[in-house]
Amino acid sequence: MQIPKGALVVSCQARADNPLHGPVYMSAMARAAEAGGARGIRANGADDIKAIRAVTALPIIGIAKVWDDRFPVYITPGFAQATEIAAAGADIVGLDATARPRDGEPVERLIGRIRRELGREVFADIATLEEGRAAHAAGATYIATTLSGYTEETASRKAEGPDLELLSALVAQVPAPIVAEGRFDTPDLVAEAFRRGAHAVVVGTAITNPREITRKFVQAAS
Ligand SMILES: CC(=O)N[C@H](C=O)[C@@H](O)[C@H](O)[C@H](O)COP(=O)(O)O
Repeated sequence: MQIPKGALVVSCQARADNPLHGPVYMSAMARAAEAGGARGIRANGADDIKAIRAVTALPIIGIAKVWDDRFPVYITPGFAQATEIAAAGADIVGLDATARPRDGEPVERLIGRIRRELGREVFADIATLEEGRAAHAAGATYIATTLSGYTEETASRKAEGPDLELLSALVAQVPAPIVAEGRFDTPDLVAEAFRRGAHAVVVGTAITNPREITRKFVQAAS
């Protein structure tokens, strides 16, 4: 199943230290997002994906975050994680497609295997134009700005809001559906992403993380 053009996709993720961690909360979050008009869901881990698959027919971008002190890549680092999330019901496999060091096979090979062996489309989280080009050439269907600001090379971007320049550069130079993701935290920024040619926009924290939303308001209150 494809992510429709013009879709708002809602990322429903909560780590173990978040009071909303777990499939019960994340599937409720996905239902709320769908009721509000989301046309896709991004979710982390087989348990959450299974629970979300049970309550919605929307396309699910599944990821599996696994941290390993030896390597910076943690979003679906290998084929084993991709297999788990595909089996849990993800239509599309999201993964880190940055050029950073990783355990196991190179990302180009991983993308090919996910397409051939799992029959799933790939959603490539990247941080630079070059990485976007490489992921497209390797067979990823969707190219997303997710990791701009979160790699050493792009760290300075983090404080500057979403990477609209990267979005525009990808739209101009990579012939693929380009997805805006990462710090698109207001409706105006979502509209701007579509004006710049985004195929879809993924919003996480600003919709599904009440702890961070509360912190923002509290800061304003002090
Ligand atoms: C860097 C990283 O690990 N990003 C993650 C990817 O799955 C999520 O933590 C983000 O919430 C998601 O990308 C949506 O972005 P935002 O929450 O800024 O709307």
